[in-house]
Amino acid sequence: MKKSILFGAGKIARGFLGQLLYLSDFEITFVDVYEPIVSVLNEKKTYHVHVLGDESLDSDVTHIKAYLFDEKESIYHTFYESDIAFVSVGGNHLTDVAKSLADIFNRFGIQKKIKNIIVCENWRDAANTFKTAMLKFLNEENKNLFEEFIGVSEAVLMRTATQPDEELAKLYPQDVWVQNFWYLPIDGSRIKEAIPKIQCVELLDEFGNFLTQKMYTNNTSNAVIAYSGYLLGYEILAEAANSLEISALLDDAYKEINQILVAELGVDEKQQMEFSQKARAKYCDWTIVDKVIRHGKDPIRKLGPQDRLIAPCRMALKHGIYPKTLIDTIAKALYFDEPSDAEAVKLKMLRQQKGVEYVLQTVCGLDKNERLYHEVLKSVEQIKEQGLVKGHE
Ligand SMILES: NC(=O)C1=CN([C@@H]2O[C@H](COP(=O)(O)OP(=O)(O)OC[C@H]3O[C@@H](n4cnc5c(N)ncnc54)[C@H](O)[C@@H]3O)[C@@H](O)[C@H]2O)C=CC1
Ligand SMILES: O=P(O)(O)OC[C@H]1O[C@](O)(CO)[C@@H](O)[C@@H]1O
Repeated sequence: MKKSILFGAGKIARGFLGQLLYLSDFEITFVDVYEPIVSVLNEKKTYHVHVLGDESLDSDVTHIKAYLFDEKESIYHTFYESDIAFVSVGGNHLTDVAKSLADIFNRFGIQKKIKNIIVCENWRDAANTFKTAMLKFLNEENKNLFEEFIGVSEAVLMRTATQPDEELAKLYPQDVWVQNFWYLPIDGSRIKEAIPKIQCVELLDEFGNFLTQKMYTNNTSNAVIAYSGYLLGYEILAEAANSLEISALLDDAYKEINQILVAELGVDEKQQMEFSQKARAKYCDWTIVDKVIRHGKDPIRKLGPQDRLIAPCRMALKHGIYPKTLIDTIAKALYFDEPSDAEAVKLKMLRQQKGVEYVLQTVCGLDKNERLYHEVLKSVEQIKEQGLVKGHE
């Protein structure tokens, strides 16, 4: 059997990467910082991937084990026994993983053997972010060895792995419920030598801006549904996406997104339109039962300057496009105050204690003198007048 190591044992790591690797005859070692998932995977030695809408495609993933990140020596040996490595921890944790892995390399050394690490995040420039952080934490000798022997590439993730309801999560904490979607494109130009064959993986040499296009199409429109859906009181994402109010918003949002990406990335207009239609179909798909709050969670990351809202709005204004729906979505995201999400609670505290202006400057990285800053403030006033944020202020 071939071997793989996955940094992160979350929904995408288990529910997408893990399933593809299992089906391609790999042993899988997960590395995580969350003790309960590491324990349950080691205890059960298997988990079930439930494919929503077609259980004939489910898998019982076996040949697995898991380590906590402080089991450094075991992780080091597993890394060098593995034919491929993946990272999927959330883009805002990439630097932590890089630091922990660099510590391991600084202690045990980088071997003169080619290895590839595939970064799997909704994070703009994910591979570069991870590689830059690795180089920052490695000692001088290892920096050169890392550059020469370790490839860092990125993938575009278009399968959803849902948040199960509390009862299921308690009964089967190791299992994952996923969208029936089977394609994992990876930037081939960043791979050193070659990677082993994995089902549904395609190495694209002309990867270009694919991750940016995906983020600012799928995740941007996903934010429109999530943040409007939250304030309108929807619980399930497909319910929100198919509602009359949000359907109308999506008509406008996709127009804005398509114009922005054609202007900024130079992508083909027809290809972009079809790409955005697929994104919309996915979020409207009733078989994917997933919570609005999961899609809205982590609003501080999602309101960041490079993420799904601020960056495309800045691009729009630069190209003379007025992205009304996306600007309104920024305003709505500021009021995502879901109590079960620690980041949403933190955002609310910041907003209440320091004000919206402060959040726009520090979380969104907006300058007081730029137009977007003022347009968002106007939109905040409008959504207040519409009564949308009542109970969330
Ligand atoms: N769930 C989904 O439908 C999709 C998720 N994505 C992206 O995939 C990435 C992973 O998302 P999910 O699997 O949903 O998240 P998740 O929250 O289910 O899993 C993340 C895992 O990373 C672990 N982790 C955090 N910091 C770590 C560290 N320093 N070292 C090791 N492990 C660490 C967490 O303990 C957790 O188990 C994110 O970037 C997300 O945006 C992309 C497409 C779809
Ligand atoms: O937490 P994030 O970055 O929104 O990532 C998860 C989302 O990515 C998506 O795949 C968007 O394409 C959603 O289906 C999913 O909820």
